[in-house]
Amino acid sequence: MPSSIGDAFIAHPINLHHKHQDFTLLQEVPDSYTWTQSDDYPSGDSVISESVPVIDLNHPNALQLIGHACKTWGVFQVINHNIPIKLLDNIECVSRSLFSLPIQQKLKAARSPHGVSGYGFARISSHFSKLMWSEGFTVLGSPLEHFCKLWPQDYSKYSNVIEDYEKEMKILAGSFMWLMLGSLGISKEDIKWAGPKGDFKEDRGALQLNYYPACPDPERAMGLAAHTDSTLLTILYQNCTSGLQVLKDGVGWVTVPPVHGALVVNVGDLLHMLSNGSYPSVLHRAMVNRTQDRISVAYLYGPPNGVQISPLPKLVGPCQTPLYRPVTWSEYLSTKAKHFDKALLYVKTCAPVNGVVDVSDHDNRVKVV
Ligand SMILES: C=C1C[C@]23C[C@@]1(O)CC[C@H]2[C@@]12CCC[C@@](C)(C(=O)O1)[C@H]2[C@@H]3C(=O)O
Ligand SMILES: O=C(O)CCC(=O)C(=O)O
Ligand SMILES: [Fe+2]
Repeated sequence: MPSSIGDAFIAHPINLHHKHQDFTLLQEVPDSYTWTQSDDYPSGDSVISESVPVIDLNHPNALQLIGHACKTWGVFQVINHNIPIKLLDNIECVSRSLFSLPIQQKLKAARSPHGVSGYGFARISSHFSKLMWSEGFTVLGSPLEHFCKLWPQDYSKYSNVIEDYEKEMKILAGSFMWLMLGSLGISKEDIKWAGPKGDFKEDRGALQLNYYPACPDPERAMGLAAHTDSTLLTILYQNCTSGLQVLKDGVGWVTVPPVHGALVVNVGDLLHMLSNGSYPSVLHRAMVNRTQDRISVAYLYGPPNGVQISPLPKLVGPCQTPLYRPVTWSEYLSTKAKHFDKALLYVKTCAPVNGVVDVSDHDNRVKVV
């Protein structure tokens, strides 16, 4: 089993037999990029009758508002988060500079099939028959190794922004952990791996820069297909072009409109497990736009290497069994790389009542066929 997230994909490399596109040359959507409703799951039109909560962190009831949003939506937007607007502008600028480089230059920093960092297709691409109308760049730790290849002369001004952004996001993500867990009645003593000061100092984050070029036929293209994040939580900055949609049970796809200076926070699969299923990890996707390109930056936040995530005892009733077995972040990423949207089922303690179960999958993991 992988011991760090850098090793998570060794057993499941992405091997896509597609060339990277220069989107600026495309006047129409090629067949390999044309999605029909059956290519995406679950399909459906978007609705505007409900909206994702926007929470002011300075509100006296911020804790309760966050708890309610996590339970009912698995996502919320925050304002007054203390991240300087200038830093958000800078990370958007770095992303724009990176994606506007010529394709040959970007490919010098290509992600290897079994690696995490670098330029390339979204990791989930291998689970779909159609390609996504987007480009991505993942940073795990320092971006220097890849940035030297992209900008041999002035890589440091770009990597400084990334490092500042990672530093700020790590602190903010630690605060969100306490707010999201605090709203479930969890305190610092309940989470041993939060460290002696309860500041989650050892925790890890990866940064995902996403670019969605303008698209000549947006109804038939998909920016980033529906997925949940394999994280504890994700903090997303989106620029002023809308595109992010979340699936709300019984409602449908709801657009998360860009709010100037706000950040989107969503529950990931690991927090769903930790909360014993109380907080749903929200299914989300990114749509594309005919006239405007779009940039988003996701900070994907998870526990330190080796820490096993399982439902918190306080959240499991006296007559209940925990819904999930313990799993490290890298084990879960590896399970997700193999089973994608079924990954949570594979870490469930009880198999679905009407599912066929085969316990012969590696290391007695439950297999649903
Ligand atoms: C830590 C990670 C989560 C992620 C896979 C990764 O190793 C780094 C990229 C992340 C990302 C960002 C875009 C959507 C996503 C599903 C993908 O393909 O790559 C997520 C992965 C995830 O949350 O599972
Ligand atoms: O671009 C977006 O709005 C969504 C990005 C996303 O879901 C991700 O990077 O995990
Ligand atoms: Fe995501």
